[in-house]
Amino acid sequence: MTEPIIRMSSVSKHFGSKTVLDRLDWEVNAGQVIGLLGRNGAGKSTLMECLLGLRETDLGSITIFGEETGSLSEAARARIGYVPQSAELFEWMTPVQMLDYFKALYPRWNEDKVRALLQRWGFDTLMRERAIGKLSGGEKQRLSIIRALGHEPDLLVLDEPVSALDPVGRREFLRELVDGVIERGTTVLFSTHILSDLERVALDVAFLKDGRIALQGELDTLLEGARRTTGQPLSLEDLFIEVTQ
Ligand SMILES: Nc1ncnc2c1ncn2[C@@H]1O[C@H](COP(=O)(O)OP(=O)(O)OP(=O)(O)O)[C@@H](O)[C@H]1O
Repeated sequence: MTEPIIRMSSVSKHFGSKTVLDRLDWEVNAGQVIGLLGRNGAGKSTLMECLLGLRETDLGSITIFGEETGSLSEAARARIGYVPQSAELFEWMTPVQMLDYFKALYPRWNEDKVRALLQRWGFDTLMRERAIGKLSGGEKQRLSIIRALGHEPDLLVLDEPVSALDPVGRREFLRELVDGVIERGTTVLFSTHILSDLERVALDVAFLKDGRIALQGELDTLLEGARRTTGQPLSLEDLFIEVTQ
């Protein structure tokens, strides 16, 4: 069997007396595209930050590409793309300057793809030369996604990547995810509260509840299983309420 891309074993994380991750075990295999779901405050961002070594865990072990997350090699880091919930971009730079900066950091940078995405996602000449601090929330989020896609990561971690995007932007992002990313065999983990988007891409979903992965599986299979149990067709929203309440 091939090694999972992500392996989390008995991972715990507390903030003061609050337990956010509670001996969580999780494996994600190469090429899986997983929507991470959970109520507000369930710990999705915390899980992603711990996974990427941006936050220390209290207990447990985490590996990405078989390497301990706390001591990832440069080569492994270069294979990971991350879009945080609030884009921490270089506000004083222009989009072009920021992308040039990241281009220099990564051995694998697809300039053609970056240019095509800038074009497609509305970054005209004026916007490319405006300070990032002056872009709207949705424009910053688009730029953050372009930056993460630019170096063609093998693992893409996206924390609510579409929360600031309008419906057209969300659809374009999903199209890019399906056409450009999933086809390359990229492993994708993304959190979202917009269930209709997940239903459109029809991939795996994982529910985080009480600090653990309470349920995971292929979306259609989970819905079919729920239908058989209840005798009623269920939507993802119904399943979400059932699993996370
Ligand atoms: N730095 C911190 N200090 C103290 N508590 C924190 C900190 N960061 C997060 N928390 C708490 O940990 C819990 C999990 O937060 P987290 O942001 O991971 O949840 P989430 O599932 O991403 O939520 P949402 O869907 O609202 O974005 C919350 O109760 C939050 O208040």
